[in-house]
Amino acid sequence: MIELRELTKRYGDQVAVDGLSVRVQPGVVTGFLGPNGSGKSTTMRMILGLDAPDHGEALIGGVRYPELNWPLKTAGALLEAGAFHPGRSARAHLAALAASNDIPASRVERVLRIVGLSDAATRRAGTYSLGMRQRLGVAVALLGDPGVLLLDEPVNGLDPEGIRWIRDLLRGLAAEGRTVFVSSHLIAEMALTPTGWWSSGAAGCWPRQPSPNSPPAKTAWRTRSSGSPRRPPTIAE
Ligand SMILES: Nc1ncnc2c1ncn2[C@@H]1O[C@H](COP(=O)(O)OP(=O)(O)OP(=O)(O)O)[C@@H](O)[C@H]1O
Repeated sequence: MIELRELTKRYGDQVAVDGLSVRVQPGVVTGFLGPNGSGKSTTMRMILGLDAPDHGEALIGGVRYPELNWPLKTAGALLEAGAFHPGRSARAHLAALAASNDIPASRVERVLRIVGLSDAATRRAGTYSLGMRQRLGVAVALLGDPGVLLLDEPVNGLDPEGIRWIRDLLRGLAAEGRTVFVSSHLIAEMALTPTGWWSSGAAGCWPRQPSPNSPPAKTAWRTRSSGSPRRPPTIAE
């Protein structure tokens, strides 16, 4: 489970994330919806210890990410496609990560198969299309077989078949009991991918039992100071 408590981030005078509190439960795909610039990536980065909150905290299984013993085995993340050495093949990139994170080498071939890159595994990542780089990013996230997955805009760059693939993959990972937290600025995508829905409350947000017939409800979470012209992100599960 991911737990955010009063998570707040300011850049100068600008409040990017404002008192965000939520529990992201395992077993369902939880969508994090909001327009560009509403604080989704900042929230993800704070969960992963890449940005320090000005107030509040983000916990993964009760522990802050920087304090995890083997982070890749606990929480896998896709933040930005293309963050790979362009001269290195997908297989070499994954093998290096596996070796430095106490992950069995057998996981490399396994995740290459899962993301559909086995046939392109020896090609340099710099020659990959955006969709292929996105798949390699997903492979990195899955490498440690983590119980928690965070994916920032995972459908970016994917073609229609790729989008169907990632929807099925995320649902499958959640069905295995993992916590799957996915951001998007696309309302339609969030309506199709998440496996359940959230009920809302002023002081907290708790998932009801997922119902396949229920429409996704969106619960507003403040991630900006009042007066901002932009809408805050919403959470749909
Ligand atoms: N390092 C930074 N320095 C200054 N401002 C920042 C920084 N990172 C983010 N911001 C600002 O914080 C706000 C939230 O940005 P963020 O990238 O988290 O939004 P987002 O919802 O992920 O947007 P997008 O959908 O475009 O990725 C934006 O106004 C952005 O300009």
